[in-house]
Formats: sequence, structure tokens, C-alpha cells
Amino acid sequence: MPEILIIIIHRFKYLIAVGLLNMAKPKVIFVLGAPGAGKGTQCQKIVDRFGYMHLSAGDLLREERAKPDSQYGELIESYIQEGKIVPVEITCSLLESAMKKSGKEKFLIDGFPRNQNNLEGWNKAVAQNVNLLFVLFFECPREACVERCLGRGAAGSGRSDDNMQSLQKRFNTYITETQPIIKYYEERNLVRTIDANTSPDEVFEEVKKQKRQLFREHLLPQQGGKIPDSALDPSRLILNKFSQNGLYSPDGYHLEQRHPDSHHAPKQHFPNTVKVHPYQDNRYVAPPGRYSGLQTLDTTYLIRDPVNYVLFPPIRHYTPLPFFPQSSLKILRHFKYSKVNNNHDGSWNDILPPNEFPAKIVAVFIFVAAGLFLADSVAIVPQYGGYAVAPVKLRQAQKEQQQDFSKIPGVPGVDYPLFHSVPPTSFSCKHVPALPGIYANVETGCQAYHVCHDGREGEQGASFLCTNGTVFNQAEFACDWWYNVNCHEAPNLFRLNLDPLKNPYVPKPKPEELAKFVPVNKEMRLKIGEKIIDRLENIEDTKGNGGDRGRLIVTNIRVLWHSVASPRVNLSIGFNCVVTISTKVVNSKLRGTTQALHILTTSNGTRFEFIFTNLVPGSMRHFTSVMGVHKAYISSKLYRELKLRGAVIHNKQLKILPLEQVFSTLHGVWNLSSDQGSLGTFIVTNVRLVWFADMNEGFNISLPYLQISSIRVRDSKFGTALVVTSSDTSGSYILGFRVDPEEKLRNLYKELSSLHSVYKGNPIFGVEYKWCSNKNEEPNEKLVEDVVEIEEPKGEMSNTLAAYLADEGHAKDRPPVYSADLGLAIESVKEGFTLQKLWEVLPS
Ligand SMILES: Nc1ncnc2c1ncn2[C@@H]1O[C@H](COP(=O)(O)OP(=O)(O)O)[C@@H](O)[C@H]1O
Ligand SMILES: Nc1ccn([C@H]2C[C@H](O)[C@@H](COP(=O)(O)OP(=O)(O)O)O2)c(=O)n1
Repeated sequence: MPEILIIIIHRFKYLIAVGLLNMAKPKVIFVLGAPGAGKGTQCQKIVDRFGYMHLSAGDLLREERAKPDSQYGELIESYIQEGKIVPVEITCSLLESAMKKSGKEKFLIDGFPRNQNNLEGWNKAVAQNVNLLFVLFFECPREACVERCLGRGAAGSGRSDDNMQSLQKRFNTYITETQPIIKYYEERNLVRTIDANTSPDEVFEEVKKQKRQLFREHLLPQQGGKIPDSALDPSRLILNKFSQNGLYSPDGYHLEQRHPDSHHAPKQHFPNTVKVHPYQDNRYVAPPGRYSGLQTLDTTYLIRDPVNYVLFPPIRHYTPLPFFPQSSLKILRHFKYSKVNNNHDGSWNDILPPNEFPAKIVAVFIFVAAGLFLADSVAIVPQYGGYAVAPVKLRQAQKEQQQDFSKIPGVPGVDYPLFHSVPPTSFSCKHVPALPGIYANVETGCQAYHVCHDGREGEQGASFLCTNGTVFNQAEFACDWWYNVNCHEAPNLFRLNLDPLKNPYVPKPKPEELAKFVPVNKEMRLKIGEKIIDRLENIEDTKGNGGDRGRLIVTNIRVLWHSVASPRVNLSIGFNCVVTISTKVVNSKLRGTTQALHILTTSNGTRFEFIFTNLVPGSMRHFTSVMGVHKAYISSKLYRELKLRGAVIHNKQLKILPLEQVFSTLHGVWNLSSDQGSLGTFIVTNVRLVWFADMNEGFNISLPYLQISSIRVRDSKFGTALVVTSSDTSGSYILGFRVDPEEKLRNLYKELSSLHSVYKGNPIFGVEYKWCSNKNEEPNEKLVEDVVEIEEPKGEMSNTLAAYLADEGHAKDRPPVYSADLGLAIESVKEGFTLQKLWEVLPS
């Protein structure tokens, strides 16, 4: 079978695409430590060795103070002498202007942030404009530091604070104000501690080791690298998904990955790695701007491979694709090799001296999966659909291979074009109807196509070629056999990009995100686990179907409306896509001017507005129930979403959710995401699994069954491990756990697997809403029967245990009976079930 790379063009949201700034963010390392710890000394060495720009907050303040016209001079002097920390507005503006003035990209910021005020000021004004890599913390005992500062003073530092009196105050400030800041970053796994109580050169060796270690942590484990301690950190885990589908990251993360060819000048600038950008609200977005000179990300995700390390099995060049899933949103194309870029410029390149690493190395995206160690080293690579780079030797050999055209119908170069790279044409993204969008290039017989978005790829956007024999089918947004495509028609079809359902760059909603008109009996059918909370008659969909009486149904995950006269006229609004719910004065056809319910939603980057008017005068029920359930929906995310490092544990106790029941708590469970693993507690409930580290309860994961895609037991280099994979929508994280003895692990696996199968089939969404208003306003149960369009799921709960657990009438325990099978007294089994049947749900 011909190997191809399937490149899934990432569909990023309009908002983000448009909203991205066009500047690459500078990288920052904070340097902290007690006065005299040697921060300045080490920074100088790092500058010399690694080429960072050193900005010392203290020096900048001293410089400012020394300026005769400075309006802050006196204030700074008095603060420094008192050992106090200067207000952040001054320090931050000095830092910011020094950064801007330098025109550099990577900075060591020394002596900052030194207190809460510094931290808050930075977070507010600067943090979102830079990438904070980590905090380098020089740890040094007080006596040594004092001695050094006094020595520095005696040697003529000229500093007004290098005296015993100021030093005492500076140390107090350091302990009470700076140490909590270091702790703050420690909790975020950002601190790299260096023992600074040795000679400057020895300290620097440590610094180098740390940097090297940081780098090694991100090598493939089979190459001797470690899985980083912070593998559970969302910023690392986000990369997991690359091993799955390379690109798409819904639910709080947003990534973009570039193909070499999408780069403006692919031959010169071969982007070796993914760039990921933390966004203000903790999502990760593609980096703005072009890649020129910025090929590597200032993260630890870049890894290099030793010489001759085979990434891919040999790939034939320009092999035709056997078939194209035309309806697919994926864009299929061959993998084109370009010149290897051995010049690994970027923030991590210089971590190792050049001679410490082989010269002919290539970068690939790290599969920094917490469970990476579980995968076979080379075997996983071919599955990877990202933009990896193949080794030089391999690549050249492939280039020489000729394509066999005999399997393509038609005459090459006559019936279909034969481009080996995208030729220059007059195509311009300036004249296309929608951005982002994807457009066939007619001048190349549609073999080339362009992805136009925010202009960062230049006037032609990102250019791609369809494999020989195929051309871009504008109607299908996919490469297709040449004989299926009428290329000249393409410009007439460019406008299809305006259709969010067609445009592959517009993400498609999940069912519960759907905010659109849907055919009756399909979307109007309740989903499993979905419960009707309220039904209201006499509601007009004032915006879409004014004048039509309808029925509004509020369930635990969405709001449905349908016309009573013609139930096919209906709509479904998932709470997931609701932006705001408010009231609005409107002019209703049936009620005149009145207060109505206004729901603003967003789906696929498009906003939808819904207005519902209650035709019963004086009734407020539609407001209260829709708003109330929406509130309950928002506050119950833990039932439905993966949470990392959440406030889910307090004093080593799980904060139990209202509908949650803890089934078992297991101590001594290793989370294998770090090199030695972290020891912690594993809790199994009816909603989720939770693990938290014994040493730091903030290091935790809460994963609802709804978001688990598989649970397995596998061998790993750590021995037998429990491997849990989260669903695509929550990032496809791979989590590894180990419990001793193995029997315990197997029991845990059995328990989790059966609960997973039960609760995935019968999910607890956690959205509960209690009526506490006027009795007359409560939902009329009778209405439930006469809604024929709403079908409850039938026969879907096939699982015995699910049926058994769905025991709504089980208000009281059933009387105990002796079970001969178990040799125990147990609660009598519900009618129609046997113990044997219940055991059968456990996987063997
Ligand atoms: N590892 C070390 N061992 C001994 N003296 C040191 C060491 N590092 C720095 N010094 C000296 O200690 C003094 C304070 O160092 P400096 O780098 O200015 O510290 P900081 O910036 O943390 O206040 C300087 O005189 C420096 O020469
Ligand atoms: N973020 C900062 C950094 C320094 N300062 C002031 C107060 C500090 O005592 C002095 C000296 O800082 P510097 O980092 O040069 O010196 P030490 O680490 O204390 O040796 O500057 C500040 O107010 N805010």
C-alpha cells in the first residue's frame, strides 16, 4: 500500500484566526534567589553561553534612580535602602521598555517578580505578551549570601544596600515576600532549583545540567530521555494529541500545526516543529506571525533524533492515493520532502553545545504523552500524521524514486497536471470570499490549492499540491481524481467557503453544542442520560418563527423548541454553546411588545440569537427554568469535563460532587507520567476517576467516564500498568498508573472497566435543577405524555449492571439475604437479576 501522510488541515476558529496578534512572543526566564545568591553572576554566564538578554530588575531600577531627570529616582532610592520592593508599575515599565528596546527574543529577568505586587502587575500587564519558560531559582543559605553581599560592598559595588542594616531588611523581604512567589511558581511546576552554595563555576555547571536535563526530559524515552515530571501539566499534555490526530484540540485548547509546505518559503524555512501558544484564557493557540527564524518553539517539546534514526518506513515519492474520502473534511495529500534544515535555531537549540549532539539530526514533534513509555519506540511513529521530518538519507533516496503513473487513468501531463511544487501563479487571497478558506488554483489545473487565512502566509496563503492524478475538488474540499473534477467551475464554487458546514476551517460542533434547526425525530430524541426538566406550552420562537405557537423543552443538556402545528419546525440549543441568557423587550407577533427570553449562542464561530416569548401573560417560568438549568449546567462541569490540577481535593479528601458516590479509594498508586512516577491516591466514583499526588494534592487529575475512551492493562518499562486514554474531545491524554501488587492493579482495572461501560452508556451529566418557585409554575407532569415527538431512548440500556444501577425506586435498602456464592449476607438482588448476571459485566 502506498504510504501517504494524511494531513488534517486544522480548522481553527474565526475568532482566534482573526484575533491573533502578528508578533511572536518573546521568551522569558525569571531568575530568583536571595540577595547575593549569585543571580547576576550566573545570568552573565548564561548570557555568554546561551545568548539570552539579561535584564536585572535591580540594575534597571538603579539606572533609573541615577537619571537626573527621573521622576521616580527618590522613591526608588528610599525603597532600595529600606530593602523594600519598588511598586510594580515602575519596575514593569522599565522591564518592558528594556525588552522592546533590545529587539531580542529571549530574556533572563533577574530579581523579578519579587512580591505579590510584582507578580500581579506582571500578570496583568505583561504575562500574556510573553512566553514564560520557567523560573531559575538559586538556592543559597543566608550566611553565605550575606557574606557575599558584604564582600561585594567591600569590593566597591557602590550599592547603597550592600551593608548589614539594609541586608537584614532585604532578607526579611526575601523571606516574607519573595519566597511565596517562588512557591507560586513551584505549584505550577515552573521552578528549576539550583544549589548556589558552591563556586560560581560549579553553580554554572549545575545550570547547564539543568538545561540539559530539561532538554533530555523531552527526548524520546527510549533514547534515554525522561518523561518530564510535569507531564500532566496541560501545556505538556496538549502535545499528546499530536500522537493521535496531530492537530485538533477542542475543549479549552487550540493548536495549529504547520506543514512545511504551508510555510511562506518552504524551501528556505523548513518549520521543524509545532508552535503552541498559551492564550489569555489558558488555551493554546497557534503562534502568530510567520515562522521565519522562529522554527522551534520555546517549549520543551522539540526533540532531536540521533543519526540514522528511522522515523518512517520508506515512503514512495508522489505515489497516487488509492482513494479519497470525498466527503471527508480531511485534505489528503502526499508527503513532500524538502531540504532538511539542520540549523536548529530556537530557544532550545543552544541547550547543548553543538558537539554534544550529532550534527545530522532532525526534529520531530515530541510525543510527550504521559504514557509514551508504554508505546513501542519506532512502531508508534508511522502512525503519526503530523508534519514530521524524515532523515536526510531516507529522503534523498526517495527523491530519486520515480512515480509509477501506470495505475492512474489518463495521460500524465495531458489529462492531469504534473506539478512537483506549487508554481508561481497570479492567485491571491485578496480576492477570495471568505477567510479562512480553501481555494483551488485554476492556473495549475487545480492541482494546487491555497489555504487563505489571516495573511500570515503571504498573499497566496498556504499553498498545497494534490497528488499527481488528483486535483482539488472545490465542491468537496478535497483532492479528487482528475476525472471527477471540472476545474474551471472552481471559482464559481469559491463561495462555498462561506458555508460554515462546508468550510473545513470552521470546526464542526459536537451534538450537545449544536445550535441549529434539526429534523424532528432525530435531534429531538433525547440522548442517553438526557432528562427533561421542564416543558412549557405556548412559547413563540419570536426570532425564527414569529407567530407560531410552540413548545419549549428544557433538558439537562439543552433547550428544545418545536412548533406545535408543524413539529418539523424545531430547534435545539446545547447549553454548551450558550454565551448568555438574558431578557429582552421584543415585539412579538402573538403578544405585542413584551419581555422575552434572549439566548445568545455561538457555534462554529457564528453567533446565533434566539428569542422566546411566553404567550401566557405573567408567566416567568421560561426565564427561571432556562436560566436556572443553564446555571446548573455551568457549575457542574466536573461531571463532564477532564480537569487537571483542579481544586478537587482538600486536605487529601475528594470534594464529592452532589450526585457522586465514591466506590473505592486506593492509596499507593503511582502515576507514571514522571520519570520515577509520583505516588498518590486513586479514587473511583460513579462519575469519574480521580488521582492526586500525596506530596502535592494540587497535582491531580479528574477524568469523568464520559471522557474516557479506553482502559487497558499493559506492560511498560515500569512493569504492568493501568493505561487510561481520554477521549479526543478532552485531549486524548494517555495516563499510566501502577499499583502493587499486580493483583490490586487488575482489580482496579476490572472495577474501572465495568464502571466505565456502565456510566458511559448511562452518563451522569450532573445537571440538577430543583423547582422552588410558585407551585402553579411548576412543570405539568401530564404534558410529558402528550409530547410524541420527544422520544425517550428505548432499549439502549442493554448493559445488565446499568439496568441494575438505574434503580430509581430504590429508596430503601432491600432486606439482607445470605448469598451462598459469596458466603456473605448481602442486600437481596433486585428482581429479575442474579448475582451471576451481575458478575458477567466485569471483563475477564
Ligand atoms: N557561587 C559563588 N560563590 C562565591 N561568591 C559568589 C558566587 N556567586 C556570586 N558570588 C559573588 O557574590 C556577590 C553577589 O553576587 P551577585 O551575582 O551580584 O548576586 P545577586 O545578583 O543574587 O545579588 C558578588 O560579589 C559575586 O562575585
Ligand atoms: N523586582 C524588584 C527587584 C529589585 N528591587 C529593588 C529592591 C532590591 O533590594 C534592590 C536590589 O535588587 P537586586 O536584584 O539588584 O539585588 P539583590 O538580589 O538583592 O542582590 O532593587 C525592587 O524593588 N523590585
